[in-house]
Amino acid sequence: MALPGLSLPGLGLNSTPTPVYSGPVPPPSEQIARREDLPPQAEWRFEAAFSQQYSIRVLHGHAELFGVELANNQTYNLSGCKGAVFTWQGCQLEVTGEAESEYAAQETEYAVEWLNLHGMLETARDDRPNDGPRVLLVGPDHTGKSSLVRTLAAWAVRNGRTPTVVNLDPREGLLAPPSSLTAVTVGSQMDVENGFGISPISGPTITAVKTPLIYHYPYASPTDRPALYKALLTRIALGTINKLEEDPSAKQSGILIDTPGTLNDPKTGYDTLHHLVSEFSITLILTLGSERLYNDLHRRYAAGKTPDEALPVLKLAKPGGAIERDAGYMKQLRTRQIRQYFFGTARESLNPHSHMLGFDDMTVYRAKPTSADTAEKTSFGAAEEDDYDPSGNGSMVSANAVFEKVAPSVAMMGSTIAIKFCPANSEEFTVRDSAVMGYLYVADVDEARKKVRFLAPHPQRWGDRALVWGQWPEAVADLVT
Ligand SMILES: Nc1ncnc2c1ncn2[C@@H]1O[C@H](COP(=O)(O)OP(=O)(O)OP(=O)(O)O)[C@@H](O)[C@H]1O
Repeated sequence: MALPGLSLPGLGLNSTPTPVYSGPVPPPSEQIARREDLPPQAEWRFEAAFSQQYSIRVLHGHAELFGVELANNQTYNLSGCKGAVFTWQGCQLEVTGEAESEYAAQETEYAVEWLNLHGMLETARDDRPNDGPRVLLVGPDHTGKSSLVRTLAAWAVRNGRTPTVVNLDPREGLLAPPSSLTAVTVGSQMDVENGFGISPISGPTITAVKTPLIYHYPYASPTDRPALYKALLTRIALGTINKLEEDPSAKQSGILIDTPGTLNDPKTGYDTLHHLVSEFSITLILTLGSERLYNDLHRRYAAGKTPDEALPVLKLAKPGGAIERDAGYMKQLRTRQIRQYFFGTARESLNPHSHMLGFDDMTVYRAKPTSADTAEKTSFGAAEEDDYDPSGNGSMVSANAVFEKVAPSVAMMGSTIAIKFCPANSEEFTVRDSAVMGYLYVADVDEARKKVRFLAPHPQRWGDRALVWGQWPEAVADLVT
């Protein structure tokens, strides 16, 4: 099967399939299945741990999880998930397993607000078929931005649309490991258990998903390397908008952009936010959970402007169920995402391949750490800003280079490595700006024999490409057992 994002020329001959490891299996629950009756417009909120089995089945009525309708009598495994099964007309659920927290909630006004928003976007799609809505979601962490994007995308797909979802939060990957900035046109309904899917080769359905456009931002926060982040925003905006030009239905369906909470900070985030609005030619801004952000953006983009000039800014409340995810949970989530990118899930396993390469057969660029660079930390982007070159023509030689060529070493073990769509010995700005072909996992480094064993989702070799070893996400030690 062709591998979107990794369909590379040049066959690797010493590639061997690696045994599938699908992660720790939650112990079977001794708890008896119980029934929960939900009245109309109520939701079953739950926080299920990674180590516990937790499943939900709809026995009667209709229910959905982040906009995706749950099939009746099908058991959905929701271990390691925090969310809410919502019902418009009422339903009966069968819940099995233990959750850290679970309850029926009836304060769900947010759902009506979201549905109205969906109706508004549908009207905009019908009114301007050649220019679908380009929606930017901003707000502090844990205010429901990703949930809203997922829900709006799912509802749009239910209406036969093909929205393009853009994830600009490097802490959470979309069809790729964390550190990815992804744009993907969603052509089929999402998966209840895995949302948009787990990797480009696995879709929510058997039908292949459309090829995502992936860029690599190898740091946790946009404020770590604002200039690099902005350069990548320019690339992903250009790439997405160009792609939509070739696909009228996707263009009409529009773009939904999820952003990290750090952009909500006036000192360190607004500059990037304005850059984002301009690069994507945003037509609607949605703020979640922050009055201040709403007022700041409304003042800048809407207040006192003529209807033609104004960019509408809407304020949405944070859903009552949206909760903070602590550092430990987020780390487990990242580990699971990385594992699933290579090995798939219990339902849909992937068969990664092992590639042994000599040190001389690869060119590795290391993203430099930022912590020592106090100037950059204290003034947003000041130290780097001069290097920002959206044209990408390389006319500026970087004094504050983000990447440096390094020799492979044991320090790489357990890291994910981005394969860039550029030749191994490219200029730094080319390495920076190139999209990602796919990711590798460093399974082993033998410094004595000068060999690295990579795990890749595909048997083909990637040829003469630059490999980027990021500062983010952290290494995962036990992916291969
Ligand atoms: N109505 C709800 N009921 C229960 N849980 C919810 C609800 N809405 C969202 N959540 C959960 O709350 C958590 C935070 O929500 P979400 O990820 O959508 O916020 P976010 O603003 O995108 O956060 P971040 O910026 O940190 O990515 C998630 O685990 C999500 O599944």
